[in-house]
Amino acid sequence: MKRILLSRPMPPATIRAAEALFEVEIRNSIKPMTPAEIRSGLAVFDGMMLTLGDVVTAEALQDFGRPRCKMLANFGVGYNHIDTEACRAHGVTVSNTPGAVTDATADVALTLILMTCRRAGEAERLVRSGKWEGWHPTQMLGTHVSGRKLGVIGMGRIGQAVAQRCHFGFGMEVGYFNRSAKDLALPAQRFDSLTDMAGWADVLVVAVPASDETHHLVDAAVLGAMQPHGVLVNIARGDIVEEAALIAALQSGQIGGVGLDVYEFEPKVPAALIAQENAVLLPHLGTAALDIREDMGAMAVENLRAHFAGEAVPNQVN
Ligand SMILES: NC(=O)C1=CN([C@@H]2O[C@H](COP(=O)(O)OP(=O)(O)OC[C@H]3O[C@@H](n4cnc5c(N)ncnc54)[C@H](O)[C@@H]3O)[C@@H](O)[C@H]2O)C=CC1
Ligand SMILES: O=C(O)C(=O)CO
Repeated sequence: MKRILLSRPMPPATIRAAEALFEVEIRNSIKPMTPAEIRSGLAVFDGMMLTLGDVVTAEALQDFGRPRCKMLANFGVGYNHIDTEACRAHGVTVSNTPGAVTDATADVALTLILMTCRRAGEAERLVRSGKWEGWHPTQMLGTHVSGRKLGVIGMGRIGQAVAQRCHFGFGMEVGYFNRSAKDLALPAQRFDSLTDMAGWADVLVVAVPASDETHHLVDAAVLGAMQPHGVLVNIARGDIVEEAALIAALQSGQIGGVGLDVYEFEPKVPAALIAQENAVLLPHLGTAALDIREDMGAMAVENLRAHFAGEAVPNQVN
């Protein structure tokens, strides 16, 4: 039987599915694996189910020609924590869990759009503080969402699911910035320039994968192009947005607000961001629903099974 590590406690259904096929060890920690744990895992397991934060670098692999570990099944769609090229060079297959995460993450993007535009976080804090003085015509006026303009950065699975919700549900006009043109199920304007789209949109949603190319893609220039009521939402990865520039843009009133599910130095959230009333801050909740996590686990186990059965791995990424 192949020996598999699950890098975190997983939903019971995922554990059962893995245990039906493999000799399974479950790492009893909710923290990411350390570099030393990754190195020893590569040496002693045949495969590992990793997740975000479990960083696999070329350096971790350099001591091995071919490590014992031949398969890294990522629990999640984003695999920017794994050097997939280095894995390929060392004979390690990497897979992810696309699709299972799409709707849940798009739902959280909508939560952030609505909460940020309509100041729901700030309003909830007001009620809980006991200082609410009652309705009046100019109380806590936000940005009306219906009929506004949505700019999507990264029009892939999640970007399209966000666009569909916004267009068909809220009558929003859609623009997108993507490295290639997309054949879409809704009318949408493609922008070649991200700053042009930032100036056009009322709501800008980041849904592009993290990579060397997208690191700090949303920088001071993009934030500077946004309208003063413009809202930025990031459900992708924290380092796509230059957090220091974002804080400066919020502090100076350059943008209207921000809704974040992810952070540049996650799980660290800067005090300056927490101090901003117009920042809605969620703890990477995108896929946090049991059935979604079970679907992700089922995909990850199936990727492992296929690999060790000598079949094509359904969601191989390298
Ligand atoms: N907050 C959360 O819990 C979650 C976050 N995510 C993040 O969302 C990301 C997107 O997921 P999917 O939509 O499934 O990915 P996807 O691969 O379907 O879509 C990504 C899109 O970005 C485009 N793109 C890639 N690099 C680009 C670049 N340099 N410039 C412009 N466009 C570029 C691609 O052409 C594609 O259309 C994941 O990589 C992950 O980091 C995913 C799931 C949950
Ligand atoms: O799937 C991902 O990439 C996540 O961020 C968590 O589900």
